[in-house]
Amino acid sequence: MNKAKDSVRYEAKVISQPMIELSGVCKDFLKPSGEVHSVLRNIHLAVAKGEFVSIVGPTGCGKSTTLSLIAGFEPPTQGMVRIRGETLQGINPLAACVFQTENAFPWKTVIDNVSLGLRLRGKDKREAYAEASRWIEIVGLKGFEGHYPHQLSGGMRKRVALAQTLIVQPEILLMDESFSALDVHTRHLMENELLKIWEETSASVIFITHDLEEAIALSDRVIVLSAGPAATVKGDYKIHLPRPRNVAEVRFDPAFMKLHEQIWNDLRDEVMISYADAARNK
Ligand SMILES: Nc1ncnc2c1ncn2[C@@H]1O[C@H](COP(=O)(O)OP(=O)(O)OP(=O)(O)O)[C@@H](O)[C@H]1O
Repeated sequence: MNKAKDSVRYEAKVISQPMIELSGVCKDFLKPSGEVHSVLRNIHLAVAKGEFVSIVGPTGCGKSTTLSLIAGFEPPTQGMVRIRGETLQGINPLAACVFQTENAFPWKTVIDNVSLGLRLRGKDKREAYAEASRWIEIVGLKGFEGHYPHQLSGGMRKRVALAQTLIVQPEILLMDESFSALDVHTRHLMENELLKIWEETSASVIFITHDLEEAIALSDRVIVLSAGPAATVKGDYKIHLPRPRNVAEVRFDPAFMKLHEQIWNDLRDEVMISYADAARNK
């Protein structure tokens, strides 16, 4: 383990103001009937610079809505989203998102897709291509620069999406079920790749997943949201597993299993509530 790096991260987390802060956040949507649908209630969450936080919770509880609020796609109905201490208004300029769906444009080659973010920021083609080549190599796609997305496997397209997002060096990385469509081996490869890249940056990551094991293996903290409507933070667990981690191997660590049992106890109750609600509303 790189002790020096870990202690720098730790200091940064303790001393600095939160990178992301949700205070008293509520989010309502209007149903087509005109009724108010309360999705999130009184969410308090602070994420430090460089921290990796996963959010788990029953289906439909408001995980993606939380991510949308941090991305600035939606304003909160009540409460405040602050980014580095500033109230967020409109799109969050420090954030980049990787969704479950494909990010790449099908008519563009890998290098054109990966360099696009820099081109849109005004970098000339030569410079953008040079930087894109570096990121393509980092995500293990050297040699595929001229391929189109349809010529790649699902895992390779995910790598393109990561390179596309990371090339703009976002300070906040928002990931919504980013690896859930991948087979388990490719998924572990991508998760390890993500951790390796993240450890080289100081990005704060919010990772949404249905998979508690994935959440524990990757994160510094796992947040459990309660069943909706009006979901709130039910649990906030620190994951003190050593880094660097191998996501496939860390699952056999007894500390991992203990954490899994503890968090699952919390999460299971919410999943049961959500099943019961779904059955009642059938
Ligand atoms: N733009 C919107 N307008 C109306 N209702 C919405 C909107 N976005 C989300 N919702 C509702 O908010 C609730 C929470 O949705 P959200 O997608 O945030 O949950 P989730 O926890 O990410 O779900 P899943 O685990 O199934 O991906 C759902 O009932 C959904 O229908």
